[in-house]
Amino acid sequence: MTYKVFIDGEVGTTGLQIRARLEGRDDIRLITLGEADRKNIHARLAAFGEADVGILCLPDAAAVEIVAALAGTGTRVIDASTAHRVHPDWAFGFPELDDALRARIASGQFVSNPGCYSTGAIALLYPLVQRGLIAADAALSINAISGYSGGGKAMIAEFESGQTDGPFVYATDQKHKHLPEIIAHAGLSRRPVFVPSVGPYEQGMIVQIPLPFLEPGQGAAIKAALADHYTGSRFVSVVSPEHYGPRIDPRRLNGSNRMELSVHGNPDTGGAVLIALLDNLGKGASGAAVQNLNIMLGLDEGLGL
Ligand SMILES: NC(=O)C1=CN([C@@H]2O[C@H](COP(=O)(O)OP(=O)(O)OC[C@H]3O[C@@H](n4cnc5c(N)ncnc54)[C@H](OP(=O)(O)O)[C@@H]3O)[C@@H](O)[C@H]2O)C=CC1
Ligand SMILES: CC(=O)N[C@@H](CCC(=O)OP(=O)(O)O)C(=O)O
Repeated sequence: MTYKVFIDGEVGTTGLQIRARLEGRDDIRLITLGEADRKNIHARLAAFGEADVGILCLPDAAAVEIVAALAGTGTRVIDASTAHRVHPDWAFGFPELDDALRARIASGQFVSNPGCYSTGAIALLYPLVQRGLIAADAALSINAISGYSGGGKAMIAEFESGQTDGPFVYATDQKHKHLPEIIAHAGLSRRPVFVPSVGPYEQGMIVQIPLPFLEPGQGAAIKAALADHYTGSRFVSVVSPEHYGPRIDPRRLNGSNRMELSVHGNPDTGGAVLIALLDNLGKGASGAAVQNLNIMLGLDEGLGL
């Protein structure tokens, strides 16, 4: 069986990466529009009409606009943008969080891909909040570093033209677009402080969550809970600090759909830092979209990944 897929925004950063992951597959036929038609609403609607699944790799406003235009058509959609991640009609595309969510993705018409930082933060927090190891109202901070590709074509051009040479910290006003989905899907009742940054390299991400309130010896229970939650998971694994050595390079999983979670700290003094390492363009974007596509089509979720 061959499934037809249309990527709306296929020449953008995320779109190109999804296309690269699907191109070589003989169970997928990509519907593509030429340069002249790629922003033509009639051509795009016709492509969605033909597709088994459409994938939106568009800025938020363009994603909202095309979803409105598709209303009532029954087209199945994966949205890579931020627009629908806390919308009740959309399944949050993070199948590793729980089986009910995986089933919702499999049967759903609308699936929203998580944001890159959110993928790391939610992966760490959800199992721990669910098991009562971190209180939903704990005072948390989330710190992160991303490669500049996380900012899409515009930021890539800034770095590659020499206009910016980075690094920089940003979104310190606590209005980052990922905060609502982190709060909703990690199950938090108190707003965390989120401090992302961009490094002068293209791709790769680390998300860190310090736990200064952890008592001596409690880190082992945190690690065990994460390991239990992700047992059998194909793409999310829990590793020991020794796996990295003294320096952790955010680029080490580039090109893959994998994410590593780890718990670091001194068991004698208490306090710890949770770390998620992923490719912002892999498990943080296009890899996750392909994984969700496979699940929606009832295929092996690791195909092409
Ligand atoms: N980069 C990343 O790490 C991640 C990005 N995302 C999300 O994915 C989405 C795409 O991001 P990204 O690929 O980085 O962005 P880019 O800016 O690289 O690509 C967006 C693409 O959408 C096209 N586009 C814009 N408006 C329209 C329209 N009305 N009709 C058709 N095409 C349109 C753009 O065209 P043109 O080329 O002419 O500008 C561009 O090719 C965003 O919502 C982003 O938030 C999600 C996870 C990670
Ligand atoms: C470095 C950088 O600018 N990153 C982007 C997030 C990229 C991403 O994954 O977010 P979406 O999926 O929500 O687009 C930002 O902070 O806005």
